[in-house]
Amino acid sequence: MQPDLLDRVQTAHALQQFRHLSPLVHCMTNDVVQTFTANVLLALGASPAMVIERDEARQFSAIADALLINVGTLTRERADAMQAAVDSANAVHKPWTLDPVAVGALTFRSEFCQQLLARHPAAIRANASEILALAGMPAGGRGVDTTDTASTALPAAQKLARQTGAVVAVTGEVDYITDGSRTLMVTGGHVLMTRVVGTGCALSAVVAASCALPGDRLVNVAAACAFMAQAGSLAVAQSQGPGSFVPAFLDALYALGGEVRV
Ligand SMILES: Nc1ncnc2c1ncn2[C@@H]1O[C@H](COP(=O)(O)OP(=O)(O)O)[C@@H](O)[C@H]1O
Ligand SMILES: Cc1ncsc1CCOP(=O)(O)O
Ligand SMILES: [Mg+2]
Repeated sequence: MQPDLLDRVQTAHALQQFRHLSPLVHCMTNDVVQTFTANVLLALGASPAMVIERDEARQFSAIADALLINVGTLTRERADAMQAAVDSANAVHKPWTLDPVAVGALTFRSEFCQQLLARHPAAIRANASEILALAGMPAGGRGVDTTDTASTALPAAQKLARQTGAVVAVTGEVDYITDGSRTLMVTGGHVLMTRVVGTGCALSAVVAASCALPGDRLVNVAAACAFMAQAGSLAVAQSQGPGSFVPAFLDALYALGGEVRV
């Protein structure tokens, strides 16, 4: 079946809810993207907190509205802390999201991500090569980057969604968001977004936050993808390259929806 395009009314409604509820997001993410991730969440009106020590992570994931697990710079110690945080979030029914950075090529993170899949993620957000690898299908990938297209990985995303119960977002030139039976599509963005580190990781944090919103999780996760794509398109028009893209992107996220805010 052809994926449906997420419509503007749904995106605008999700943005309003996002800003109104301002989800508190517990981010356990990689060393490369900490500040950018926090700034993206703040620009959209959410509240990030990076809590990584195991006992604190266990405590905080039960308090926060949503949890992000990103394995970009995984260590054994971090894996233990992440597992404790996931179990604690699950115990109080708080949603958690997986970003399986560079899964497939590297054994430790691949085994860890496979273990996590059994722990009921609310959402999974990744590029095409990562989704293919996570689903156990032949995958490319070059470090943290994809060598596959999102449309190629859509069947893998649908399989993963059915297997885990998560909403799965596979991103790229077009983003596909699926719960295994329904699939939405988000267009927009720009290839320059792949020339700035952390756009995918930050999107996963926004997806995590969107899982704390009421309503249809498939639509809310697709809306998170749409926020990033819309802001990406606007920022590219205002910038000359990767360096000027980052501040323009944060400004565009902040201004999304056309409201004048302070
Ligand atoms: N070729 C492209 N054209 C437009 N947007 C893109 C393109 N590639 C990636 N994006 C956007 O960049 C963001 C990061 O996605 P992606 O590059 O797939 O993740 P990752 O950084 O984890 O590999 C998403 O918002 C996605 O829609
Ligand atoms: C470069 C790098 N190395 C380990 S994690 C990371 C960041 C990846 O960010 P993204 O997946 O958003 O491109
Ligand atoms: Mg990534």
